[in-house]
Amino acid sequence: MSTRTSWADLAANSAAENTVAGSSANNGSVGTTSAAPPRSTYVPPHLRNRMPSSDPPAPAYSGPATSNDRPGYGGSRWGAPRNDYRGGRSGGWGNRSGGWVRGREPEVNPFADDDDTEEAFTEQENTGINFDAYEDIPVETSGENVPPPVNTFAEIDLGEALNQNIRRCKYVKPTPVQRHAIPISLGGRDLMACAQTGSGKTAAFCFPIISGIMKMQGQSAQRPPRGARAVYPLALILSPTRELSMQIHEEARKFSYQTGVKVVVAYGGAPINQQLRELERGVDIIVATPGRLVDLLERARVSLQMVKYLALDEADRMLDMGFEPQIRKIVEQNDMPRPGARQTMLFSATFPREIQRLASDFLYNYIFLAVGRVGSSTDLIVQRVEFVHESDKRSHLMDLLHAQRANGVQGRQALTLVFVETKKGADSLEHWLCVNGFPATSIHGDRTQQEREQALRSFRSGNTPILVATDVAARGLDIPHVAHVVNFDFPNDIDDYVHRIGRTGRAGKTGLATAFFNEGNASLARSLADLMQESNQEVPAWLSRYAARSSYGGGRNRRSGGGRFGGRDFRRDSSFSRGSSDYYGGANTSSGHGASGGYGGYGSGMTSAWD
Ligand SMILES: Nc1ncnc2c1ncn2[C@@H]1O[C@H](COP(=O)(O)OP(=O)(O)OP(=O)(O)O)[C@@H](O)[C@H]1O
Repeated sequence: MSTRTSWADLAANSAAENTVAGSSANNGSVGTTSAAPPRSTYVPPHLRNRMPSSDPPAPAYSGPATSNDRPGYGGSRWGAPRNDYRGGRSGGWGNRSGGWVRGREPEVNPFADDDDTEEAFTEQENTGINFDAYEDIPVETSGENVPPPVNTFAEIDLGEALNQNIRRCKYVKPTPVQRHAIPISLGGRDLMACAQTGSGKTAAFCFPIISGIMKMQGQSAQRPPRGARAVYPLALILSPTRELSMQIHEEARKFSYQTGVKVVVAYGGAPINQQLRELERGVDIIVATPGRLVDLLERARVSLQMVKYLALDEADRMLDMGFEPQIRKIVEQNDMPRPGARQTMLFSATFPREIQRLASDFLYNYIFLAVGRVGSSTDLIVQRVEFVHESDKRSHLMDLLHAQRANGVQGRQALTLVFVETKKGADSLEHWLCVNGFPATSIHGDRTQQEREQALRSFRSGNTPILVATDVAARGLDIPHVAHVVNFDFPNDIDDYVHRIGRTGRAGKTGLATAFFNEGNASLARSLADLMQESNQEVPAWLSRYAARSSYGGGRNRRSGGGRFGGRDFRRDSSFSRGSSDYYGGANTSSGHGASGGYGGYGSGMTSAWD
């Protein structure tokens, strides 16, 4: 048995695959310059198989550490070296780390692999980001004293190190959700934000957290108990799947590069000891799946006592029946500061009303932000629905894939993501595709974590351009070159459909989504037809006929309400009768860019730029 963990494996294989992907794109470039460190050197898991940063060291490294001149991860927000508050445990790390002197660890450059990955795809797609596509999206905010949006990153005081990383990410200007959400969070307000898939929500919650922690650096603050075994993160980001947590961690590492803010990830299916070791090396932001975090809390290895920021990504999923008890345990039954004493941010592309109601338990005097209609899909995705009987689905899929090949899309590594309902169904479709000459892999809950990660890597790199997936891959995953999402089995909830198709058409790029629909899905006909109409898609006549016959199903009716742009913040429902202004202080609506009109008076009344 290999003792290699999923993280080490990830690093090792991504290097190998970049090479393959690079050559398969015929650009002749080798995808990595990484080399394994000598065996005798202890290297934390996420640093393995990588060389220390080739960037010039941050100024903070160049001088002696003081509370205001923080080295990489060695300084501390408490104005003293971290060793101070980690008591007896910390002494061992200097020895343990071999050549990596504590407090002077070279920080791995998380941007190092970016260009290699892109090179594999440059011939196929290099359209750049077209955020103009989002400019006229209606934006609605409600709540008291809503801070005004910004138009540029330069207008926001995020700190130079973070600004530098934003430039490294090639983010030229903020997306609409970022323009609104970042000032709200920097203003210290709780936030429930709903914005379309692929519109940059991750950065919208990461930037204020990182910036806030940077500002805390060097400030004196409450110290954790001396000799405590637990670690005391300042921020907690929860997400529903392991792969999404890994992805958020990767993103957050980029955003926090050379800021002195350390991000650690903890998720199930991977060895906990390795994650514990990583946590012990210092953590400011912990990104976690709920199950693994509960485990860490029960072992008293993580304390949430110092948490200043709590972010729930895919918040509606985190608060639905499956996850809610765990989330309540983490947030309400541990030592996390209460709403008001911490800052809470909830983000998703969908937010059913009853989940909004539930979520309000976690929030204090919050602002509700909706970019686009709650639960709508982006116009960037061309949606097609085809009536296909169960027995014809495979041959129909084959036709689609052949057509793609004939158009040259497949040959140029465009990626196709095929969603099915069951794990068995995923295995069998994967097998059938492979047998029929279409390289496919699969991701679902019955596969080991290593297999799941391997499947994603292989898909991402273009080595296996078809991924058959259950809903485990439906939310949040940002795989840049997915050109086509096929709903082979239609989901049971229209919100799941929104998230699934949202794996394409991201960051201003266009995408295609094809759904197979038959009598078995009739209860969702109306929801689907409405959704398609809202996103300016052509609704086939047969679907309209189904829709006319059916009532709302699968969640659509939970979301819609009021006029076209109204009734999205559940606090505005007439049925919500707390009748007090501390719940709802007013609403603003504006277009994505022409926001000034709506924000002249902070949070008073309601204006509309469209009606
Ligand atoms: N300001 C920006 N400029 C350019 N690209 C951006 C910007 N903000 C985010 N992106 C890119 O857009 C893509 C989508 O972002 P992200 O994954 O955060 O979307 P999301 O809204 O969280 O989607 P989902 O609802 O599917 O989780 C990412 O590749 C990200 O790097």
